[in-house]
Amino acid sequence: MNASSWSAGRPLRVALLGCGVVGSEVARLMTRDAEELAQRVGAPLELVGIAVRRLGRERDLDVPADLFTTDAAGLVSRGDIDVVIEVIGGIEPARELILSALDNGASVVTANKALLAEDGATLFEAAEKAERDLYFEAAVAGAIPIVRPLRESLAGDSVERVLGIVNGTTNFILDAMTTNGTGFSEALDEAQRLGYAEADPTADIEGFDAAAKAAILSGLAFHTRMTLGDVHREGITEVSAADIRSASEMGCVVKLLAICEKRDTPDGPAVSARVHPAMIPLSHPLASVRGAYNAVFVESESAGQLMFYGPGAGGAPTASAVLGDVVSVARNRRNDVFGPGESTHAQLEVLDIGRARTRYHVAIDVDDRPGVLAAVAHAFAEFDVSIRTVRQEGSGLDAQLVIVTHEADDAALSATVAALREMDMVRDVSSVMRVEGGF
Ligand SMILES: NC(=O)C1=CN([C@@H]2O[C@H](COP(=O)(O)OP(=O)(O)OC[C@H]3O[C@@H](n4cnc5c(N)ncnc54)[C@H](O)[C@@H]3O)[C@@H](O)[C@H]2O)C=CC1
Ligand SMILES: N[C@@H](CC=O)C(=O)O
Ligand code: NA
Repeated sequence: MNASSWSAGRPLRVALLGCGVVGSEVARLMTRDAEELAQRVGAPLELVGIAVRRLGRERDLDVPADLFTTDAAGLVSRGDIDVVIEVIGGIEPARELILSALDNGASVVTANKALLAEDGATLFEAAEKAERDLYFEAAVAGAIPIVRPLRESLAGDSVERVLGIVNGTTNFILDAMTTNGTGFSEALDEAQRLGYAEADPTADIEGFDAAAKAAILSGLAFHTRMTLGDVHREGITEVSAADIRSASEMGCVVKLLAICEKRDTPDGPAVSARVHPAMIPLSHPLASVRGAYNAVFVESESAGQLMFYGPGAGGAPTASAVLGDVVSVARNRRNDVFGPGESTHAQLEVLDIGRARTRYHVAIDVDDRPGVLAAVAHAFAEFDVSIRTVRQEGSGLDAQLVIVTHEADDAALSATVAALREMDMVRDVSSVMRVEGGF
């Protein structure tokens, strides 16, 4: 190592909050790669404290035992910390700790999408007031560089659409169900064991995690503040083996998608964000995203189509994104500058799900007798939903009509399904799933 290249820089003091799946990898890599990171920053990064919930737990880390503390609030308010890394997760105490860190002059790196989607505005305002950085590459799609490209590389372009698989746990589960016929709970257990799932995996399987990421992506892409509440959310708990089979019969696969779009409306441009399971054709690049991998498509006016692909979850991949941010904010501290803040100048109207337009796959359990198909088709026509294909599965008491529509408004499709459920000859509308990706 050529020590002279950084010896002029004073060490930058780093505090780590949380030492779980991600935090322990961050601590391990910071320790192992200390000299290399010092070269890249131009000054050594000195890990001065690690806040944990419990002391005395066996940790396979080569760091001095006296770095560990249960006093996270005391650590961030010391006043001599340059960079705070928050990988505790959740809303509190993470929010208070980040605000205190900024207030005490530290820049912050966080992987906490739940907090950013709930109350990013407060954090960004605090960072701006403190003239410090708030970086969060790990918060969306793990290791994949997507926050920086949207925040910086595409800052001169106009993003029209962001479509992606942004949750590793649910992709892992759906992939296992599709390829090996693995049961839902078994696949979830494995995703938890591998460190992909959130502390409470409900956040993954009910789509909250992906919706938080969709809110962050929409904010970055459309320069409009979006929160979790602005994103329509459906998880994967209702996806059945029958849905997966039905998708396969159509040459499709089921994925949990995040779709953030800019739309022209009579009142001007508006945006919408939604997260839900969808069938996509096997020929679509997202269909081949396996396991806990993520992929994000970005469509922008001048650049055209861009695709970002890589590991979306797990300790080491997420630590890669965290450390990339640590190096960036540490360089900024050394040069006494700070990077981009929140960009919300466009403040576009946020459309609700009723105004989203896509295609639908609807499975209807019906009586197997003459006139049923005509009556069902009539219900679709009544709400201006055009049918693209229809097939009958089974017969007698097992008869099912499987209908795929052309593009329709979500509100019109919902009204159709409500009407179908009222019909005598319809025993159940057993599945409604959107079909995306140019089918
Ligand atoms: N695991 C993954 O693949 C990814 C995780 N993330 C995010 O990274 C963050 C951390 O995730 P994981 O490491 O997976 O979670 P984790 O549950 O493994 O680790 C969190 C750690 O924080 C500790 N903790 C909780 N409250 C604390 C407090 N008051 N003071 C000190 N420590 C406290 C817990 O004991 C735990 O060890 C979350 O925001 C998560 O959403 C982001 C991308 C990927
Ligand atoms: N639980 C998340 C972790 C990364 O954000 C996921 O499964 O993607
Ligand atoms: Na990322």
